[in-house]
Amino acid sequence: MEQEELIKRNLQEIVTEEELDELVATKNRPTAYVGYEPSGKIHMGHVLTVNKLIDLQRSGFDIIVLLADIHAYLNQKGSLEEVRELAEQNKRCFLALGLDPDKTKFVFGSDFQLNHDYMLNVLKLTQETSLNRAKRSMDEVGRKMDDPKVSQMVYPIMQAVDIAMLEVDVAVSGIDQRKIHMLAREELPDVGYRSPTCIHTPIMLGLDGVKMSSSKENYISVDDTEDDIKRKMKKAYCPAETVEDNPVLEIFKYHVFPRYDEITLKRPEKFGGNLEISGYQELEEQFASGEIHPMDLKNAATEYMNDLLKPVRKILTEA
Ligand SMILES: Nc1ncnc2c1ncn2[C@@H]1O[C@H](COP(=O)(O)OP(=O)(O)OP(=O)(O)O)[C@@H](O)[C@H]1O
Ligand SMILES: N[C@@H](Cc1ccc(O)cc1)C(=O)O
Repeated sequence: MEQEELIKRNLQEIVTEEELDELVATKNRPTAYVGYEPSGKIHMGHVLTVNKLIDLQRSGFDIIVLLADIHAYLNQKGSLEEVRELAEQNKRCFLALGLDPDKTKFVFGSDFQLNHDYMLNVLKLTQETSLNRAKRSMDEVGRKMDDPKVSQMVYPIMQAVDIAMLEVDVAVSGIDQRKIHMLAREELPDVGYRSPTCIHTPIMLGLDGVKMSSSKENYISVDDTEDDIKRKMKKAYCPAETVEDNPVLEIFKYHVFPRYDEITLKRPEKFGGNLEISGYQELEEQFASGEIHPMDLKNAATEYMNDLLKPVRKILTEA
């Protein structure tokens, strides 16, 4: 696959595409980053951004993964000790998913966010940012936002300062981080830093048809067993002939086809026999026309998810 196609596949938005094209054309090894609040479960929604980091790594980018322990703490996700322990486990998952350990820099937020220059930049940005804007930027990110804490207003400002202090060219995330990124793009130049280019992945649906989330029990986690996946997939929302908001089709789009050029959808002879499918578009068309039954789609999703997660589980149990 061509470099440009690899960089731009499976994205919801690039802000801006011209900036990205120029960066790739002019800079030898640009830097891209994703920050993650440490989480009890790394699920296939999180993996969308990991997949994008792998695409960028293969296209010559240097990659930073920020284990955002202080951010999780500020967002009411647990004590600093609890989130740090989760961050260590998450790092192992990210590596097991295929990031190159020699070319990926893992950084803990608490390693640099408490130093003098960093804090001064945070304070400078608090001067530039209205309370209203800080609050709005947290709409899709903050916990318990009906009663937000001051810490959750500092949160987006620190996320912007991360981009400056880590000297990131491209900030990658799910589209839910958009408002924080727009704040960073507009306000960093006011305190003497560059505007980052931003790459946003879509938000993946959970198996019930709404956003996949660790707090909703609607996810496939990277350490789920074969039986877990089989059980969860059986119950998945997958209406016949319906393409829109179909989480099982999304599994093929975002996780299976980026890794397999062609798949075999197994079916008993009496239901038409096996189907060879080369590419997501073909799968979608055949499902929409009724040629593929939801049960057969789910069985294939179970098989390919297991195949895909087998090496990840192996690494996680060996470590
Ligand atoms: N379903 C999803 N699809 C794509 N990206 C996601 C999804 N869920 C989370 N992300 C991305 O992963 C990062 C961490 O998000 P976040 O901590 O909100 O995960 P979460 O599973 O929704 O957690 P929780 O629901 O427990 O708060 C963000 O960059 C976000 O864009
Ligand atoms: N806001 C991100 C976490 C994050 C924190 C700091 C950053 O610099 C980047 C991302 C989330 O919702 O999980």
